[in-house]
Amino acid sequence: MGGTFDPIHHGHLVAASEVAAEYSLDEVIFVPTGEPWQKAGRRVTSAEHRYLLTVIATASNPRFTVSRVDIDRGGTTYTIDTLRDFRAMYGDAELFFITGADAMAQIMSWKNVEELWELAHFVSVTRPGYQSEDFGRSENISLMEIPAMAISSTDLRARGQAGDPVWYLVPDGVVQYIHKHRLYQDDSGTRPADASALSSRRHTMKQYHRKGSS
Ligand SMILES: Nc1ncnc2c1ncn2[C@@H]1O[C@H](COP(=O)(O)OP(=O)(O)OP(=O)(O)O)[C@@H](O)[C@H]1O
Ligand SMILES: O=C(O)c1ccc[n+]([C@@H]2O[C@H](COP(=O)([O-])O)[C@@H](O)[C@H]2O)c1
Repeated sequence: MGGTFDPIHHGHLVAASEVAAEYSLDEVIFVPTGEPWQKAGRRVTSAEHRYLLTVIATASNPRFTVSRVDIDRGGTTYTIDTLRDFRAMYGDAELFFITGADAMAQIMSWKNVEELWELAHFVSVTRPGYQSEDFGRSENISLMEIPAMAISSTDLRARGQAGDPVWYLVPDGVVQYIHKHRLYQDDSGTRPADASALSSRRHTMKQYHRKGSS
């Protein structure tokens, strides 16, 4: 499962766990991106922090591991390179690539998309607010319904900036690591999606305070 994981949250973990159970996977490898080109225009937390957050979040599950391939390769991250590396490492093992419906909606814009289908089977899990599609490629893409987790890294970063809690949206160790390293407190370099998530949080809180005081 590839992701920017900035930060990793329970939506990612539930997706991985559900797909692992459905397909009887031996292992789920979380692969934090190096430089995610479709997230250009916003500041991304350092790869080392995102890698360690992912290690902490997955440590208690014996079937979950974390790979540094996309970080250590350097440069822009493309899934075609990730899958070629895994194909070389794992020989003829059956490879599955787990994505949420939002990432799958973009897949036709990914580098060398036609070659991707030869390297792995894609499993697209449902995500609240996004339509699931297989682009008529049901032999290459399976759609899977999972419990709805309306959690996003964008909202978690906005919570950090607003000083709101992230408890129970991410594993406890992730909360502690975020606090220890003071991540997501500063809004310089914020991308438009974060700014709108933050302003919508502030708006909701104002409404709530007004109701509470009446
Ligand atoms: N709540 C969720 N339910 C299902 N899939 C998810 C969920 N959150 C993320 N994913 C999937 O996990 C993968 C990695 O996602 P990513 O690290 O970009 O998290 P994100 O929450 O979408 O981040 P951001 O809000 O910064 O865009 C993607 O394939 C994405 O679709
Ligand atoms: O290969 C590409 O061109 C490509 C473009 C955008 C995203 N991806 C991959 O999709 C996964 C989820 O990405 P993101 O940006 O939603 O965290 C991650 O593994 C990315 O490397 C891949």
